[in-house]
Amino acid sequence: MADFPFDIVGLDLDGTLLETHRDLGAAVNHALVVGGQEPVPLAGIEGLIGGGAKAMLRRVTDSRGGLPEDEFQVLYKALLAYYADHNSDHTRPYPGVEDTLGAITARGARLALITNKFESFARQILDALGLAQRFDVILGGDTLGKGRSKPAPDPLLEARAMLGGGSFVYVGDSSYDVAAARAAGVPVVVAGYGYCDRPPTELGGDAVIDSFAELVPALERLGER
Ligand SMILES: O=C(O)COP(=O)(O)O
Ligand SMILES: [Mg+2]
Repeated sequence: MADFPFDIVGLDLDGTLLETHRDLGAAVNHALVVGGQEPVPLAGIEGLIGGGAKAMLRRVTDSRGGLPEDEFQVLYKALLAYYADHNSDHTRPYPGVEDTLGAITARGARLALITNKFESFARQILDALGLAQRFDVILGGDTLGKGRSKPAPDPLLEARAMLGGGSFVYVGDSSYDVAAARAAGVPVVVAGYGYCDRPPTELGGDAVIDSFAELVPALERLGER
């Protein structure tokens, strides 16, 4: 077995491993309709993803003048209730995900899934897609508690510690991911095909991939630095 340059590969979920915007968009729009508001066009959904469902909804309501907190909470609860039942309707892995995850673990590295989604939703979706078993650790935005989700470095550092330490690289698609990796002091690969909130080359990662299938060669190049 050839040497792999990293002991642990940390992976973001939405926009990195999975195309989730249709189900997230449906959940946000369900909540907006419950609140008597206009839905967001599907094309506008992608740029809202990355900070978790609450941040997503907040960005929409704030852009429309904001809502009193109690009203916001009603919408947020409606979003969560809808998403609990519809988080895997149209959610799919990007091309190359299953083979690439298999190739990484075959070479002896371990996989940590680190998302800003609730851990329960991440597990539910990964189970539905038959991917949950691939990961040695799954951490959601709520796993470590308030203030300890990306862009904080905590989930990356915690995942590395849970796996006994070692060289760690992170892969994600948004500024939350790059900031978390920088704060954790680990290299980061940008999934340029994902829900990047800035042009991928401007996110400040160490490399950009245009397809998940490019990940292994990108990690090999990073490892040579
Ligand atoms: O649900 C979100 O907005 C973010 O999820 P991610 O951290 O997996 O990209
Ligand atoms: Mg993401």
